[in-house]
Amino acid sequence: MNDKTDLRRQLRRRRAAVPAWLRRCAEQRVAKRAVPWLRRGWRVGAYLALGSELSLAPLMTLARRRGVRLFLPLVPARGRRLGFVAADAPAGRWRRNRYGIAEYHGRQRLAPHRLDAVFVPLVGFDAQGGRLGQGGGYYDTTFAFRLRRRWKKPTLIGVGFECQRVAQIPREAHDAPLDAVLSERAVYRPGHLSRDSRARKTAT
Ligand SMILES: Nc1nc2c(c(=O)[nH]1)N(C=O)[C@@H](CNc1ccc(C(=O)N[C@@H](CCC(=O)O)C(=O)O)cc1)CN2
Ligand SMILES: Nc1ncnc2c1ncn2[C@@H]1O[C@H](COP(=O)(O)OP(=O)(O)OP(=O)(O)O)[C@@H](O)[C@H]1O
Repeated sequence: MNDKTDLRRQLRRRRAAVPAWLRRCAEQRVAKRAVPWLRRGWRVGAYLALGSELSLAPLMTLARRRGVRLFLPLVPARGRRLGFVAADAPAGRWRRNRYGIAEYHGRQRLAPHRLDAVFVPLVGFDAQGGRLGQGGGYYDTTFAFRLRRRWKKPTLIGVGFECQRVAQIPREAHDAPLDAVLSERAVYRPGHLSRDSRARKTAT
């Protein structure tokens, strides 16, 4: 636990130090790398970036263009199970949650197991699908059913900067492993890690 707290602090510091040009570049590259999961008619979970998190704004724009239905998380009043609400349904209201993240309170809610894919924010990751989050346990709790069932949906895709990667995130039994992680440098696919050739292109 203490391991995780120290690591979290260190990785947050690294993430906060990512310069603006690299942020913009990473956001664009991550959007391009997300294309295999941005399929017409798919229900896809995203998030609104908090602080120095990698922004999904370009990814969300691309997703809408491709006919994806986007959903945003809602922090529950009690417990740790996130709700998901359609981001583009009309007549909702924007409110800030207790962490200062804008939330869309719309009518069209969806149970987490009905999503096809979810882009997950992170503080740290490893190439084996290990994830370190903010420490609230929300994503682990919400997608805990994935540990118990054969059913592999939704696909959980971590999103972060390359500087968030470490050799090994300390594993705990409740951690919901990621199916893929996208960074500005590569697509990590635990089991069959594939670095694409574009990874070596210089940043623009
Ligand atoms: N953008 C975003 N949305 C998200 C999450 C997230 O990590 N990022 N969550 C993932 O679970 C849920 C909200 N959970 C959270 C849990 C803890 C903290 C938190 O402790 N924040 C610190 C400051 C973090 C920082 O400076 O980077 C704090 O409030 O002191 C934030 C969100 C759902 N929505
Ligand atoms: N499936 C679960 N059911 C109940 N509690 C859980 C579950 N998963 C995690 N927790 C609790 O949540 C707390 C934080 O867990 P952890 O440090 O793994 O969070 P995290 O993945 O970093 O955070 P987040 O998902 O919010 O970004 C721990 O106290 C843990 O016991």
